[in-house]
Amino acid sequence: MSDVYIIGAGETKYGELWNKSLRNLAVEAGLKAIEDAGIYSKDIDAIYGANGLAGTINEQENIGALIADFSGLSNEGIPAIRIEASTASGAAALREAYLSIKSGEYNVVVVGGVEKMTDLHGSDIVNKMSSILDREWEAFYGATPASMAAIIARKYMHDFNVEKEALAMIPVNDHNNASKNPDAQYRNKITVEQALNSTPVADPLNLMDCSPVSDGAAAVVLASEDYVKKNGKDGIRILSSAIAEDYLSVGSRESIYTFNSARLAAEKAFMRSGLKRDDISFIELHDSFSIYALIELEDLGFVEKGHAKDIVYNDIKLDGSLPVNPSGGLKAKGDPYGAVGIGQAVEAYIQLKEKAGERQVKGAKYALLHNMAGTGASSVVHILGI
Ligand SMILES: CC(=O)SCCNC(=O)CCNC(=O)[C@H](O)C(C)(C)COP(=O)(O)OP(=O)(O)OC[C@H]1O[C@@H](n2cnc3c(N)ncnc32)[C@H](O)[C@@H]1OP(=O)(O)O
Repeated sequence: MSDVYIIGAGETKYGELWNKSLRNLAVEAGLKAIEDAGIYSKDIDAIYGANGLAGTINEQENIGALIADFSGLSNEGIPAIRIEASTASGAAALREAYLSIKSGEYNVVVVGGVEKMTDLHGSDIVNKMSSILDREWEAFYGATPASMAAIIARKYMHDFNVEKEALAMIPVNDHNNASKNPDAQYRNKITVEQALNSTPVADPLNLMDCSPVSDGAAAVVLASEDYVKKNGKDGIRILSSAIAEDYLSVGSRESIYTFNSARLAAEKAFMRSGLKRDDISFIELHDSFSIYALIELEDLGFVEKGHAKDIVYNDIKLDGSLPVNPSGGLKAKGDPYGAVGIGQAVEAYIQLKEKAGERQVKGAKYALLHNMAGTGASSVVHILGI
């Protein structure tokens, strides 16, 4: 089976982007990636477009056709398909594109993710965002993503004696890294005190524990080994791709602070890549809420359950032993649902090609990307390398 490479990447700035529509964002990121890869429309075998909420927020379905149309590719007969897997839509689409090349069906695939969330505000957007939960057993009773994360945080902090300060280290690190990322939504550095004293959202989580509502798009171009060799392309390799599911509703799970989906997907991804945790140069984590970063570090196998508090103060920094979210993460780079997983791949591409400037992880060789749906209902893990 062919190895699969990322040969081009591009993204929009993330944030509250009033002057850009869903289609503007998708096309901007897609064309940047195509230009970066140095390919032409005749080279493209398929397009995958990841999106979580356009049907509910923007009343726009058929995202694949929309992207192909507005990129000027629809009259070329190129298949263009939308992939929806909630907040993990991006990595799920990346995985489908990867498999389509692995299978031998395609040689070059453009895969992008887009979300336009700030068209709605207040309780309207919170209600739509809550569609990532189990609507019947969670959201109908008033649960929101933030309140579910808060319940998980309370139990975790109680059982493992974790102070709020340990949670605050996640946004402090994210904002610090995002200050070096021109595409990030929030580029201001914050202190631990600012994080701890920010507006309460769902106790014990404050504003700085929460990812924002974001617009944005990201895209990468994948190519087969054969195409890379024949065309002299320079890319990074996708060493493994894995996905796993857990119960959708948190109450059905064995433990509310264990993301089994992350654990299983990471196990598969490491087995397939032949790498060990120690080989990983940096991680992009799905830290939509600070508490999730701690839990994910444990369930992805980097530290024992209950011990993430031991590594969040220093190791996760850009120059630490396990840099986390050099991009700024969901907290500070932003959380445009369908774009997140692809945006993580864009960061890995930039880092592994040593083009990350001020936020470069020195000597980066291997990256682990974790994109998660809902409160851990599914996880997609990719390991990439040079
Ligand atoms: C698996 C998953 O991915 S689950 C993730 C699901 N995502 C979510 O649930 C999103 C969670 N976040 C939110 O709902 C919102 O960001 C909230 C509730 C925390 C804040 O929203 P609001 O109170 O409506 O904030 P509003 O948009 O009015 O902005 C008020 C100010 O706070 C800032 N702000 C809003 N959210 C954030 C944030 N997360 N971090 C930092 N600053 C923020 C705004 O920029 C604005 O600043 P300004 O006054 O200087 O212009």
